[in-house]
Amino acid sequence: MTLDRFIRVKYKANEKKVEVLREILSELGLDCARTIEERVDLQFDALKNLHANLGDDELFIKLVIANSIVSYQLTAKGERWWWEFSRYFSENPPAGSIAEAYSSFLPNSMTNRRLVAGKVRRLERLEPFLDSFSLSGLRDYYFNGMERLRDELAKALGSKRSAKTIVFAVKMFGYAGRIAFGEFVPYPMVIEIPDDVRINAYTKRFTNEPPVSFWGRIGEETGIPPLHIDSILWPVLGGSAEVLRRLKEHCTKWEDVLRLANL
Ligand SMILES: Nc1nc2[nH]c(O)nc2c(=O)[nH]1
Repeated sequence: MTLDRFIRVKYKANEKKVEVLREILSELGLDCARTIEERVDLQFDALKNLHANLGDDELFIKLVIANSIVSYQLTAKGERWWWEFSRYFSENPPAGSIAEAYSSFLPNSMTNRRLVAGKVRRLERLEPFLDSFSLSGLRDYYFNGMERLRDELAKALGSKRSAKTIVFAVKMFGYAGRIAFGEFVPYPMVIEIPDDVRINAYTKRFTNEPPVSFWGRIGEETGIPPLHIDSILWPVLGGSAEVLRRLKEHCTKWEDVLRLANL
C-alpha cells in the first residue's frame, strides 16, 4: 500500500487539454478500442499467428502470460518483440518447462536482449503458478476473474498489483482468451494501465500525476477501462506506418484517434 492513499497530493494538469481528451475518448468508446485491438494492433495478429501454429490453447495462453512477464527493457519496439515471440514458438513449441524454453530463446533474441538472466529467473518463479492451471482454470479467469488473475500473478511474482508487467500480462491474456475462446470479454475497470515508456511520455502532455491514477480516473469518467484506453493509444503512439494504414482501413473514427495522438 502506498502513502498516496492517505496524502492528497496536488498535481498540475492542463484542464482544457484533459477536457478535450475526455470528449474524444467518450466519442470513441469501447467499440473503437475493440476494433483497434483486433484489427489494428500488430500484437493481436502475432498472437493469432502463434495460436494457429501451436494448435494447443492451454500452451498458447501460458506462453502469452510468460512472454508478457518478460516484456520490459526491450531492444526494439514491442510490436517487433511480439512477432519474434510468435515466430520462434511457432517453430519451437516447448515440450516441457517454459522457463527452460526461454533460456534458449532469449540469449539469441534480436528484440529482447537485456537482463536475460533476471528474466529467466522471473519465469522460473512464474512456472509453478502456470503449471497449476488446466485450460478450464484459464477459461474461468477469462470469463470471471481477470482481476483475480492480476492479484494472483502479482502474488506469485512478489510484484505490485499495478506493476507494468503484471497489468500488461492481463491485457495480453485478454487478447489470448479472446482468440482461444472466441468471445469478447471487456477488461475490468479496476485494472490499471500498463505504465510503459509510450504511455508515460503521453501522460506528461496532460499532467504530472502518475499515469496509473490519472488514467484510472479518465477511465471512470469516460466509461472505458484503462486497459482498453491503452489499446486505443499504444499502437498509434508507436508511429508505425502499417498501424496507420490499418487504422484508416478498419476504424471509421480514425481521425479522432489521430487527434487524440496529436493532443
Ligand atoms: N502500455 C503498453 N505497453 C506495452 N509494451 C508492449 O510490448 N506492448 C504494450 C502495450 O500494448 N501497451
